[in-house]
Amino acid sequence: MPAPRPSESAEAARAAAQQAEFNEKKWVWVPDDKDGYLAGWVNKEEGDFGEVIMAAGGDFRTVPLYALSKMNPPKFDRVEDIADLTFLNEASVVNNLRLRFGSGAIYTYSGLFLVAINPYQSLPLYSDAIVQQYRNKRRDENPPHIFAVAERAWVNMGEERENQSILITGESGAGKTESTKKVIQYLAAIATDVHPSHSRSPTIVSSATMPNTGLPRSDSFRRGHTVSPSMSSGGGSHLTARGRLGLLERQILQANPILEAFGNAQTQRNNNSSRFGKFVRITFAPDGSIAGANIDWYLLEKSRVIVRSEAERSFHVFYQLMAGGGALKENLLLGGGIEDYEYLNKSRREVDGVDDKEEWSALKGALDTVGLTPAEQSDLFRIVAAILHIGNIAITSTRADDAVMPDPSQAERVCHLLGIPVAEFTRAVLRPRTLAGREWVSQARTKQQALEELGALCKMLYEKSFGALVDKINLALDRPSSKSTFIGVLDIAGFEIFEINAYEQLLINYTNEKLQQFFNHHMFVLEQEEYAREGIKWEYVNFGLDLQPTIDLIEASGSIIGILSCLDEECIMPRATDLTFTNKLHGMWAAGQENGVRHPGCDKYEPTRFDQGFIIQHYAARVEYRTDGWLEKNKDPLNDNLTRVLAASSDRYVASLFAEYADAPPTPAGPGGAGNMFTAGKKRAMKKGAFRTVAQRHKEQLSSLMTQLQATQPHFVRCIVPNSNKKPGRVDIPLVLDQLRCNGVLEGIRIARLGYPNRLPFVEFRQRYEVLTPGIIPRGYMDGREACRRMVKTLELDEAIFKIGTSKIFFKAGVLAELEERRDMLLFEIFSRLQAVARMWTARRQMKKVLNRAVAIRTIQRNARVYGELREWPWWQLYTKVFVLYWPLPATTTSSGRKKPS
Ligand SMILES: Nc1ncnc2c1ncn2[C@@H]1O[C@H](COP(=O)(O)OP(=O)(O)OP(=O)(O)O)[C@@H](O)[C@H]1O
Repeated sequence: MPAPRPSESAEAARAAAQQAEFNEKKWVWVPDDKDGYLAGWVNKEEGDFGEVIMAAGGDFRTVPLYALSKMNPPKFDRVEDIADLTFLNEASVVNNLRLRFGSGAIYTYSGLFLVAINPYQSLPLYSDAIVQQYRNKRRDENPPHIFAVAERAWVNMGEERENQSILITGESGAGKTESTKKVIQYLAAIATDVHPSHSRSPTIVSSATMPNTGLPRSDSFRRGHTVSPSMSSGGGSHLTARGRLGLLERQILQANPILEAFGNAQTQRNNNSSRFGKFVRITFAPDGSIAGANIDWYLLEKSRVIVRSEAERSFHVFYQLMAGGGALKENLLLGGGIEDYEYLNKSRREVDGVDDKEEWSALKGALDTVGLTPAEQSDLFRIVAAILHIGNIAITSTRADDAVMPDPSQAERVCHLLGIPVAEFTRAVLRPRTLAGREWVSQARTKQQALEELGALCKMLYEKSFGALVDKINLALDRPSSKSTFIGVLDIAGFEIFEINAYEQLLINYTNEKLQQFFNHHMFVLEQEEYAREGIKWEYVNFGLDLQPTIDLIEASGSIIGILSCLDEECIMPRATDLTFTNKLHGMWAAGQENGVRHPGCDKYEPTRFDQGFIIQHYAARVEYRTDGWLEKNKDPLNDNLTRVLAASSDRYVASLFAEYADAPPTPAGPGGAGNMFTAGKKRAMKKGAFRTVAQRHKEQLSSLMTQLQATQPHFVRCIVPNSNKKPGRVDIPLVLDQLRCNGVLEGIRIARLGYPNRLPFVEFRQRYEVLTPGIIPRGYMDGREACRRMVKTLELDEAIFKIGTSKIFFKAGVLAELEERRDMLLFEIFSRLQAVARMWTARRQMKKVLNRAVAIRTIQRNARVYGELREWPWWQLYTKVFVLYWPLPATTTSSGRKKPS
């Protein structure tokens, strides 16, 4: 049975009691290694130290005063927007999130951010009814929610005819993909509401062929987890909403299961982890209906195809094909099971509670819905099968250490699937031909080199096929129109700090540094606009530029180069190694000078002491990178003998994947290895699109993303993992704090503190704080601005901590808390006095009553006594008999009453 809800007055009384208790002590948050922060109050202060009594347990701790964080009064508990806290410190932020999460509120605003904590359980937050609750409502009319962010974006798009973006970041398992799906669910639902019978693109598949699997999909993946959000009211609602969705909306939603099958994998942190970043743009026609969609993708973790940790799986599609492929498997020559394939049998094969066969049918259904023809689908699976077969190619060494393929049948299978001649393929792998000077020579590969070549081939095949798949989805969903506007949802991995940070981490952290800078700039612009609107004069740090030195350190190119350009240069240098690259970096930045010019990022760079690597000071933290294998990773090499063979494939699809290599001239044998494109010389490597390094490609993609984002009005969502065990209801505070630091929430708060984060309209300020300045504002009308001016003067506030605008008064962080405290103390005094008077009055009344009663009792007693004495006296008896004939007997007598006649 649910606990009875305390009445509002009881709650108010409790709040008042808490407040009273709070006012009595100087409450603070004390840092604690295990729990992050613990509550306590300062008992006494001595010099720079304070003696704190801990609230839990009552023990004493001596803590430096600077380490203590002021606690917000209890009335700020569970505030919906962290920016409303008057003490904006880490401890208060995390405490507020913890309290809210404890009461089931997983969403909280933090200024411009929406913070979403993964509940790891199904909550009834996403039903149709909730969609309706957020429709056409302002942010402050409902509790914080991802739907409110989507609604805001939708409204802004409609009102201002401006493109919108929703940037969702967080670490693996934090809930980015779920949040992305919720945004798309909301947009699809409201766009359908705008046009209930709307269904564009009737071309592809009729709705009768819709698969039975629900939106947005992966029921069994969620079942495999501790939770299954889509199976709760949220999922159920999708099903009800689905009935009303148009075909295009369904296709957009069904693109997701396809991307998940090819781009997601089971990892130790997440059973359905996206191994790529994506930017999904949903375009809307001027009438509000969905006009199309487009997906851009970033940084696919293609190495997972060949290797991963033992506890993880490769991309889902491999297992789904093996489990559900049926007759298709035969066509693809896939006999046996997962255990027969080298690329699958070395690590985990199943995910708890996930039925790969069911997922296969869901995938097939989604491919049909999106409109991929059977031939196109078969192309995709052929690449998947070819990769599995390549993994099974055995390579051995001769005595001379030359690589050989003892069993050609495996290579034959691969070549059959890829449409290439076996002899050419084998030669390209084992003895590629390269140009040495003017002569063609065949260079034998070692076993290791040949295996690496095959691995690189698989990675490239998978990545290219993934790209082609996304292109096909885009083709099916894209309906470009000059009049349409879009809402883009960016789902990308957040800042990463591992024990060993490699090239991949540098790229993702660089991306996050750029996104954070974008946020900072946006916030700066917004603040600037608000201050300008309010006519406030101020000197403000442009925190939009704060992170530029770190970004320059990584991405600069031109006369002053950054780490990535330096890496590109090293990639084409003969005899360059990871060590020479690292030393070059140290030479350039550790000394602080580069060609006599001080690099803007010098202060952000440090060489590591012991390992081969360097340290970068990111906004989130100092991160140490190890540079092992960076040159290879950046070159992402595949020998041009192989690429040319693939480009000439008789299979149209395979040939199209490698079309850019078709006319690539052969490369000379260089010191870097036979046929490696990056030995071909700087000029050519930079010129041809196909020869771009990973760094170049990523910089280009990122710059295009940033250009798109800059042309939108952004909204920010930060997802948080509450604990490492995927347990519902548990919050590991140090873990959450780390993420708040990394995902920019605390950075956002730091920036907010530089400005005037708390602001109140004049009327509100006067209503709330006039009590502190009695008699200052005369009765009758007074201009709000003038009233505020008088009030702040009387309150003796320093000019530096407030600014008066044209309609609002702005305060630095913490000022309102002090005013609140003063107000509370005053109200406490006033109410204490009022209480005292009221108590005196009731006590006096009570006393008077008691006294009256005492007098009455004495009177009754006296009468009784007199009656007792007279009762038997004959004259009295006569008197009473006669007296009543003339005069009624008095009921009582007074103390001065009759006496017994003598
Ligand atoms: N709002 C939510 N309600 C219920 N469960 C959720 C919610 N958000 C996330 N989850 C659970 O957490 C799991 C991980 O979430 P999700 O896949 O969205 O994380 P992610 O941040 O995208 O991770 P990755 O970067 O690894 O892809 C989901 O499969 C789901 O079980």
